Amino acid sequence: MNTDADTTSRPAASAAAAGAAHVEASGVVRAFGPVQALGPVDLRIRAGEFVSVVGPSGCGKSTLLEIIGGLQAPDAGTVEVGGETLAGPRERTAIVFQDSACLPWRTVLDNVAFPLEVAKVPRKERRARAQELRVLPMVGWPAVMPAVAAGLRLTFGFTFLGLIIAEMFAGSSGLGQQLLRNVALARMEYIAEEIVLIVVLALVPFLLLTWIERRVNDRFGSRSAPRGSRS
Ligand SMILES: Nc1ncnc2c1ncn2[C@@H]1O[C@H](COP(=O)(O)OP(=O)(O)OP(=O)(O)O)[C@@H](O)[C@H]1O
Repeated sequence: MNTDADTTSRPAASAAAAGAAHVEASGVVRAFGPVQALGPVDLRIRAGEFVSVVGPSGCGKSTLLEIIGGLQAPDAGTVEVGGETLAGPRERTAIVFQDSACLPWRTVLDNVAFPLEVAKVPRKERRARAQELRVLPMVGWPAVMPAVAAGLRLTFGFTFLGLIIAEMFAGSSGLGQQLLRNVALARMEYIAEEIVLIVVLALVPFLLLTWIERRVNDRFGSRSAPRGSRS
């Protein structure tokens, strides 16, 4: 897979674009029995980039996400994040799964600040940092409200200052798309250039296209290809 194709740089990311790769996958392969789920994949993502991985159902998007997130190991190849070879989950990597992972009894603000709570950051500081993100107007609302919960998972990882991987359905609602756009904007304005945001989509909703700096559009694997073969 050549990731240099289909690249559109945004001004806010141009400084980071000159930097070294923050995420580097080399020859990554994953198979489940006879099913080659992924690869071989080579992928370089610089700090500050917003990369979308697009492909049909079953092409290996989730597998790639979990390998970069350290949740599963590749059968072959290596992944480096921040210059270190990945050997498992990292503290500074946030994964936003397709299914909602918010705590509905908490407010939006307390959900967004939750990763900082896990990291034992004092309450006052974590609320201040979460508030700074300004990604949702309804920070004081309870997350149990469906319209809030729909977008909250997108912001959930944004108090991690590292690598963020978000997995979304193609048919995400207008609200979901709008929130992702806002989140992307907040990221551009606020978050350190170390941040890498990878969004995994089955399709790219039209609204998102202007916010994708680089689109990696490929078929990674195939259901019945021999183990280790290139698709
Ligand atoms: N734990 C597993 N055991 C067996 N096969 C698996 C496992 N995980 C994934 N696969 C298979 O590997 C292939 C890639 O799966 P993956 O979930 O990465 O695809 P995807 O592109 O994320 O699909 P979707 O868009 O439908 O979520 C599929 O054929 C899937 O059935």
